[in-house]
Amino acid sequence: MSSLEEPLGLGDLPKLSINRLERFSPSACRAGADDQNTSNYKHRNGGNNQTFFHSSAHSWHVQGHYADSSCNGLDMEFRALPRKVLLDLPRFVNIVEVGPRDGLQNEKSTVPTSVKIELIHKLVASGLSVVEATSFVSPKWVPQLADAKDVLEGIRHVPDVRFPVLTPNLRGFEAAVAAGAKEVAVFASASESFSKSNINCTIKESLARYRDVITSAKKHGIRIRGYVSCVVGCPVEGAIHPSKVAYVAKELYDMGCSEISLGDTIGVGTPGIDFVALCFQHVISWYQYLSLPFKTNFEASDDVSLFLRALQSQSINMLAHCMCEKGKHLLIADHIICSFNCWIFFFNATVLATYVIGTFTLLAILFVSGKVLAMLEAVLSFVPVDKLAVHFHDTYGQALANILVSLQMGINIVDSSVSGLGGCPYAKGATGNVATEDVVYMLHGLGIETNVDLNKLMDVGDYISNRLGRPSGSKTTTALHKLTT
Ligand SMILES: CC(C)(COP(=O)([O-])OP(=O)([O-])OC[C@H]1O[C@@H](n2cnc3c(N)ncnc32)[C@H](O)[C@@H]1OP(=O)([O-])[O-])[C@@H](O)C(=O)NCCC(=O)NCCSC(=O)C[C@@](C)(O)CC(=O)[O-]
Repeated sequence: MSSLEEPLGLGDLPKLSINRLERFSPSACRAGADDQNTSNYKHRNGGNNQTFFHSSAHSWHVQGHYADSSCNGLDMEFRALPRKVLLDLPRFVNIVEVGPRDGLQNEKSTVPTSVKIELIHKLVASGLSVVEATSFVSPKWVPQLADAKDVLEGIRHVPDVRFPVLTPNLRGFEAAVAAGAKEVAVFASASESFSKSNINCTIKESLARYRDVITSAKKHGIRIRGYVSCVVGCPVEGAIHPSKVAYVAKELYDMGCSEISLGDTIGVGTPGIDFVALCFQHVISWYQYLSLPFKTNFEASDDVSLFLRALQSQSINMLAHCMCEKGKHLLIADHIICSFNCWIFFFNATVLATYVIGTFTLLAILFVSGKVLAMLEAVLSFVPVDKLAVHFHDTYGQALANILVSLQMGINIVDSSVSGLGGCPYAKGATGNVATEDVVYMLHGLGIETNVDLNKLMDVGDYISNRLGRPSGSKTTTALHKLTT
């Protein structure tokens, strides 16, 4: 691994994970345990993979952990692995469950108030301590949440749980306070177009409205969460520049929001790559390439294969990090170049020029396209990391990867929705939030605590999915149900 990759720890993730997981896979460890006649692994596993998966452990990492004591000599290395590969992750992540609000707001048929209340009670019973309950918005705009007051009434006596509610203006705020809300959330956007379609005003106007709400909330001693929507992309405007997100986040934070949640409303974000680090990687490979003929003890096969490997690993990194349509032809060009005979490649100035120009074009595309890391870096210049939350929709299946890089950046508040329910009615094409079950599975797998009981949470997912008449949107639930039925 090049030292230039280390700050982000992204370059080596796939390689290391695959090698180590093979080495520490349950079967490998089980075989080791059997060889030594130790019953540790089997004992904890109960000799039953299904029980093991479903009730005792939630991921490969946890399985490896169970196998610690039976895999001689490897345990130390394995225990150090997550830190080594995944850098400093938080020990605890606070999950903000948004299912009852974000999850249900887009449902076409009316969900009975009693079901919403039951859903919230069940979510709390699974260990979630922050559940976004509803919205005090115009019922003309979001008819599904017209029963906001009744929902709050139904959860009024639940102790020690935060129930933020969305308020788009002073009117909504006053209604929420009258209904007993102790925490509210205001929601601005980094995209002008989305602001207009979602709350019918410009970003500037929305910030002025929220200033009034926040001033009033402070007087009442009410905690305020601030959302910024479209933090990487907008359904109308496309990629959103990180500086726009940073501006809105800063405004909300300076006004007095205690927490800023960054919403990838349409789920287009990818973790992104560090532009500078990638440039350095390329400069180094060009240097290696150009220095080949000047070496005195030139070992053709070794150096050529080293050079090809360097190029290939860059291509794989690029493929993994930028599968955007625009970049595809450049990636393909990269691969063709890699597979060329190195000597022909070396003397072919045209090919070299293509590679150089192609690389720069690709980097330019990457630089301007919306990426989560760049956006987080911009926001972190203005808002402290412990005041930030991330809110990913999973339209392109990128949410967990985005959450992981957010954790690596030091964020430890994650929004998610049970069963992957959700989507904003004013963000066309956007699917649900990342499923809370999948987030919990990943976090527990990384050894991060959440205080959430995954089994109970999956039952809640089943409850609401049954009521809505469709299967759960959680991959974890789907997989574990297949194992147990
Ligand atoms: C902001 C408005 C109200 C402006 O809507 P408007 O039409 O511009 O405002 P208006 O002042 O002309 O009001 C229209 C009607 O709504 C009433 N009204 C006005 N305010 C309220 C209120 N608070 N509660 C109840 N009623 C209200 C008002 O009294 C009037 O009633 P009428 O006189 O016609 O009978 C409207 O656009 C609205 O309610 N928008 C909410 C849209 C929404 O909830 N979107 C989804 C949430 S955002 C989201 O999901 C993204 C997020 C947070 O999850 C993060 C992410 O994923 O990115």
